[in-house]
Amino acid sequence: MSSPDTLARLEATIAQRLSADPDSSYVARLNAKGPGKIAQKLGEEATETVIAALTESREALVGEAADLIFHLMVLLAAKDVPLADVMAELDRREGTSGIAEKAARPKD
Ligand SMILES: N=c1c2ncn([C@@H]3O[C@H](COP(=O)(O)OP(=O)(O)OP(=O)(O)O)[C@@H](O)[C@H]3O)c2ncn1[C@@H]1O[C@H](COP(=O)(O)O)[C@@H](O)[C@H]1O
Repeated sequence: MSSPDTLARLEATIAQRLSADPDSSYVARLNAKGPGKIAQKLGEEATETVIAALTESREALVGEAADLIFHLMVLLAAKDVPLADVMAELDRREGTSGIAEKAARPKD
């Protein structure tokens, strides 16, 4: 079934696979290459998502968006950032206008 639980289940599966056998697990193989490689993969998937959104079918966009979210989840897991922390940040922003949110952010 598809729901917010989907991401929670995926997070648990990824956590379990991070240190699995790279011969049998894509997550383990990618994690063994380090956060730099995972981040590079995430960037590639982001580009593929943009291309799909602008030039490909709705089905292609759904597929690329799934790849993008999956690779973001792998990067968060590799960096020990629980999805709950990201959700809490989104909850904090809920009900705030995006413009006000940007103004409240610390300047770089
Ligand atoms: N959701 C996914 C998922 N989405 C995409 N992918 C993999 O991500 C890769 C996408 O990269 P590319 O399209 O660039 O294909 P590629 O050429 O194989 O990749 P590279 O060799 O360039 O790294 C493919 O190998 C896909 O199989 C995923 N692999 C795993 N999952 C989930 O993660 C779980 C654990 O997977 P394992 O670690 O393999 O057990 C699975 O049960 C799924 O729920």
